[in-house]
Amino acid sequence: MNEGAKGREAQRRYGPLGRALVIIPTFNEAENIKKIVSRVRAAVPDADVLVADDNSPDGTGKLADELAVEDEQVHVLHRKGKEGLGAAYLAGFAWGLEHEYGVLIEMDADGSHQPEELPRLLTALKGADLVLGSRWVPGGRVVNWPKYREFLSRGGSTYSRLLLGIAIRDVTGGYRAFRAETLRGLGLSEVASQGYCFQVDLARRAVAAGYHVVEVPITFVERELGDSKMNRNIAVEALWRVAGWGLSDRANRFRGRSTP
Ligand SMILES: Nc1nc2c(ncn2[C@@H]2O[C@H](COP(=O)(O)OP(=O)(O)O[C@H]3O[C@H](CO)[C@@H](O)[C@H](O)[C@@H]3O)[C@@H](O)[C@H]2O)c(=O)[nH]1
Repeated sequence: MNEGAKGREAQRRYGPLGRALVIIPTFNEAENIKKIVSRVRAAVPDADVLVADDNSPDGTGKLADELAVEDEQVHVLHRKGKEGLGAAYLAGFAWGLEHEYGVLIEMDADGSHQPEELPRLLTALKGADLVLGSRWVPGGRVVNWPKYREFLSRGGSTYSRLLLGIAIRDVTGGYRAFRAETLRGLGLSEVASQGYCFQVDLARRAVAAGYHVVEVPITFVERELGDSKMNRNIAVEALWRVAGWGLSDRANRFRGRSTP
């Protein structure tokens, strides 16, 4: 089949946005990986799944390989070691763009993001360039999250919003749907953020590039199994990187240059 025919066939089968890929980064998620992949496959049967595993010592990568053997719509990207959430997503995006997916989705492995909400995100993407699952817009909520995490997350979003001057309520969230063209326009080769501030970096780049960003309310449920990888280094990286972006974005705007 030539490229044009392939494109038409994909449109017929998957709709105008094309085939979707749900990227799930993992580090030590052995207790969660099988359940989340089967929930995603049930919620959006046409979508493929890519597990981007950082050589988890608990064998998550091996479990993901077992899933990929059973189901040809599940793929695994084995990375050599723990390099942070940002690096895992960048590798996943590169894989997805290379394999010509029309929509790329970010989702945590631990069940915090409800796969059953995916159809809503995909519907919203028909009228947007980037859809952010949002805990902090009306209708969004968190369940069983310790008060200090909610405080940190809300504080991180407010800090980022004020410093960067962007009108997004949940800037740090990690449940997102991108059109492939949007990702291509974000200058991913220049992204250096490793931890969770990677999410802030992509949001600010999308706003600066003039993309239509829409927040859709989601219910974020605290994980029942395994541990969060949030730590002091991730929080400190977010503090200094966001402050630096705030300064450089403002300086660029002052000089009349596009940012970032
Ligand atoms: N491959 C890889 N995956 C990672 C790494 N660090 C974390 N992950 C994976 O990234 C997902 C999120 O990590 P958690 O540690 O569970 O995050 P959280 O504390 O619940 O995170 C919250 O904050 C993040 C930053 O804002 C959000 O991205 C996330 O949606 C959620 O709101 C999980 O699937 C986890 O295995 C890493 O270094 N490498």
